[in-house]
Amino acid sequence: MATSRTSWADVADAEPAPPPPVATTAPAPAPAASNGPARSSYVPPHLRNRSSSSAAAPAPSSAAPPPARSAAGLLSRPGPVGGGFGAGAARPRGGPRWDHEPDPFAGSEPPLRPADGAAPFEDHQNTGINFDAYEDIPVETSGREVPPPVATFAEIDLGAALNENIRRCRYVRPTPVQRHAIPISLAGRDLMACAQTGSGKTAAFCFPIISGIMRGPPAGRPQRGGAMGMRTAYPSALILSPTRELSMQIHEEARKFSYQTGVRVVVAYGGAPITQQLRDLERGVDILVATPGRLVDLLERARVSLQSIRYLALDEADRMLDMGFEPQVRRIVEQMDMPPPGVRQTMLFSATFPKEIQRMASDFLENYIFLAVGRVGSSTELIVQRIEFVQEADKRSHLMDLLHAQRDTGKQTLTLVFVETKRGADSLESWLCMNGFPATSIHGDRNQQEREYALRSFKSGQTPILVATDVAARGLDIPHVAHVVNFDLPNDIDDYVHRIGRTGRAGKSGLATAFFNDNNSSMAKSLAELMQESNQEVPAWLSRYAARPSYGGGGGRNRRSGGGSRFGARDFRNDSSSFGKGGSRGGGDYYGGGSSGGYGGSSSYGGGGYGGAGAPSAWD
Ligand SMILES: Nc1ncnc2c1ncn2[C@@H]1O[C@H](COP(=O)(O)OP(=O)(O)OP(=O)(O)O)[C@@H](O)[C@H]1O
Repeated sequence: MATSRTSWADVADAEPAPPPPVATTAPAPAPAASNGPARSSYVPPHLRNRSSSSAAAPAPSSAAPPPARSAAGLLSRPGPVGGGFGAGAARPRGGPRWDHEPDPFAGSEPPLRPADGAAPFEDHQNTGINFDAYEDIPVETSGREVPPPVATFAEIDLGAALNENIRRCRYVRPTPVQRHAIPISLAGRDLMACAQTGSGKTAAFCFPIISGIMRGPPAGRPQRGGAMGMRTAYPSALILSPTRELSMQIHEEARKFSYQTGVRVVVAYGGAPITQQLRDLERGVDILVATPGRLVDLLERARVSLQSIRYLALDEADRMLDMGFEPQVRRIVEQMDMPPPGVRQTMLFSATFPKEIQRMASDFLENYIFLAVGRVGSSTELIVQRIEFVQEADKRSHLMDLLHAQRDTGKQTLTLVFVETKRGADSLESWLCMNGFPATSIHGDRNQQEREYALRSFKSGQTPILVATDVAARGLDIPHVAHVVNFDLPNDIDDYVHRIGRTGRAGKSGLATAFFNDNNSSMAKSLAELMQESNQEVPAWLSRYAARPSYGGGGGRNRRSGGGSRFGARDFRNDSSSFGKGGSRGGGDYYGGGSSGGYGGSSSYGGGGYGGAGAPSAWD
């Protein structure tokens, strides 16, 4: 094992642990007026960290000084920023609101509870990946006047409070996508960014948003409140994500990053009672993290207005613009009261960006920069991929063999098993439990409480096997997932990329095993190409499958893999021929190609018309 090699996460781990955050040592007292929703308590970010008579508030320790907001000229700002309510609602009050802010760093990582008899968990994933190898990662940017990347966080002026939180997160230096994306976003440019799973995209869009809200000019403040006297929240930033669990995760991350900055983050997602979310919104919101369905509900009830939005981020942007979500997302972005492209700043992030989705996404952007870190849609080399030929009838016993082998190592690790259907998930979960392997499951037929419980139980190691449908394929950052098993392969290579990306995150290594048989033959070519791209050993039998002309992919739900050199894909604006081949939308010289910029206005795409079956019904 090459112990001298490090990853960005390893570097972070090597740093001395930061002193405990303030609220851990000095728990904040409950706010004096805490009975009932604190309607009058919304304080805009620029006023929240004013020093005031801090008698009631514990003084921040020297390890966590109050943010130097005045240095950024924030105290001189004339009015409220972004979030809050319409006229007639609470007037801003001075005072250090963050004194009452629960510490998002406290106890956020549940301790892993090894199953009875198992050896304590070992972070075997952390095998030392060469951080310097990332220096060589291919990076492509296109667009006009691309701001240069940075090498360190110190080079970027994110503000003292945010820098302190970066330190608390133990991020020592920016990951490659952060190095490029943060300066681009701080320069106010729209961005379409594609970078590998687990490479730190969340921070890449959160940091500029938080920093911008902290120091930006006040957003226009609406003059009227919501309908029928209801209070309407006016967030400055909207982060949309496709699943409830991912929205919750982004919310948790964003709360850490914005701790004691005065920037307030609220989450809204389906399946959970709306009343609590309404109460949270009533307290004021600068950054709203939401799933599309619940957001539409809130917009229809006039409890949220998008007219003050200055930043729009779509995480898993290709999924958000895929057939399942596109109509809802278009409604939110184009048909409500959100400022248009050019007025708001828009950031789209994913690990995969099929060209037809890039084309649709360009409707949401103005003069944007395209950033690809690694090859578009490729998988990280940190994940060892194995493809095994297993007949349907043998899958369970084969899985059992893998799990026994894993158990024999005596190491406690987490295994994520992807299956095709919700019923399949339930049935495999029961079978595993009956055979002595504590397992739980997550899928769209489980209620939200069950889903959250399953995730907690998995993360804690109580049930170290999670059987999941694609609802868990994207974005979830679960520490210690050492093995992803594609018990049923997906029909779309991009879904495979996201699924296996639940392991091998933040510079750590991971293992992904897939069971392949004749039913998956349409995936053969794209799988072989992907493995080659990621420097994996491609089994000879898979290459033979891939070589058969009829197994070249491109049909049905595997549409994304059609059309030639997908893994070398780039900014679609630079590829005039990309829509003449593959994909069922075919034809059409929509974009004239050539250099970046200059693409023509709105798409004529009507939505929902391609790709056939497979709408992500289990999604939120
Ligand atoms: N600069 C950094 N240094 C160390 N760790 C980091 C840094 N930035 C992010 N991380 C960690 O890397 C992990 C992966 O980050 P994140 O979840 O944002 O990845 P992602 O690119 O969004 O992945 P996915 O494509 O699966 O959604 C997280 O645990 C995060 O805390």
